[in-house]
Amino acid sequence: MASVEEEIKALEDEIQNTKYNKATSHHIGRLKAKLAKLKDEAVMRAMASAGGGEGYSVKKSGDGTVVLVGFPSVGKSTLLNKLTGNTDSETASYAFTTLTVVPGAMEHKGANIQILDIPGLIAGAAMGKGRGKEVIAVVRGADLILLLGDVYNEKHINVLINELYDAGIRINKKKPDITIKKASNGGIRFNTVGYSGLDLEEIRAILAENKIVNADVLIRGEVTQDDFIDAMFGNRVYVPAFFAINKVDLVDEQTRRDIVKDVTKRFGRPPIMLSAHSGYNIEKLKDEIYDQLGFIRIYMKPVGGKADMEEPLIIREPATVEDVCNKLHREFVSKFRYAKVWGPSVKHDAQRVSLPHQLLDGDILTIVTRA
Ligand SMILES: Nc1nc2c(ncn2[C@@H]2O[C@H](COP(=O)(O)OP(=O)(O)OP(=O)(O)O)[C@@H](O)[C@H]2O)c(=O)[nH]1
Ligand SMILES: [K+]
Ligand SMILES: [Mg+2]
Repeated sequence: MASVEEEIKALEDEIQNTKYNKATSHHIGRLKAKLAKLKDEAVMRAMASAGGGEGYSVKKSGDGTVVLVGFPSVGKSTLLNKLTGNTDSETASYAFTTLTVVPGAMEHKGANIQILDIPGLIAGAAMGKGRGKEVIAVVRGADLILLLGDVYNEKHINVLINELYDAGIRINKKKPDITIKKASNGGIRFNTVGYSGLDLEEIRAILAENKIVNADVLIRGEVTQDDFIDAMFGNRVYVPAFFAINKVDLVDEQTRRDIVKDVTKRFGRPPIMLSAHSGYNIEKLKDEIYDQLGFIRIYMKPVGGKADMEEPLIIREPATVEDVCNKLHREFVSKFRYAKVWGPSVKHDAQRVSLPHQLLDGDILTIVTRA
């Protein structure tokens, strides 16, 4: 019998060699679903296997969490120490110096940002290679991924991205709007809002691979077969990510320019060129982390008092009045009566709003609770 690896390879080859058209689309859908299932099971096995675990359950803290993902020895720990100034993560020239998650805290523009330094990620990590199991678990829980390379391995960044992909982590992608509700009979009922890009045949073939024969499917907007397969598994996470290249102090100006050009061409956006040693572009990196986390500032105004324009509450977009309440105090939601808002998210000043109201950067907010 063929090993799982051989089966995976055979399916990948068949998908590659089948021309995609209307007649083959449901066949390809089925193959892709089968492949995804095999890979998913392999990843699950690797993640469930014994070993590791110690030091990996880091509690999230602060206004947002960013994780440093990169090959061994690109300078993740050196960078953590530089960004936070008060953390001492061990650094050395050999690979796998860092064996656990090392958290640090960075203050920037009033936000308290948690930074997680983790072991290096290598090819095969999704299947548990290296410290893959632990690394993947931490990355899945982060709000933002900083993909860190150095001037010597910039060409291999796609290895990192592929490993994250295999581990169910979708970077820089909005979660597709797909609902699959299993039913006990009635076959597959398929509804769309707008053009979905998939037909009933494809959906049936994909669901059948996962033994789903009765379900209500609703798709809003255009999606791909891969999106649909992701929705079927339901365990994917969607996390924003950006690139930085470290150790630029080691190469000349021309090499730096070539790297920027190459990364931009391959991933559609330029990397931040860094030197964790010299501090070059560290402030720029802090700004980028702040922007990527999508923080907004909310100025709290006590009932009958003046708004605090000095120290805003920092929260990630999109944020509702309820999110702010939860951040302030557990009881604010249960005792909530109404809120008043002045600023960009309302039509007129002192507008009354309720918990689901979505706030915008610069809003002034008063929360009125029951005694
Ligand atoms: N020249 C230069 N060397 C750097 C820079 N940043 C880190 N290094 C060196 O690169 C080596 C690896 O740094 P670490 O911070 O241990 O790298 P890491 O990514 O945490 O490594 P692992 O934990 O083993 O995955 C050390 O010798 C650092 O001194 C930099 O900006 N320039
Ligand atoms: K190292
Ligand atoms: Mg390290």
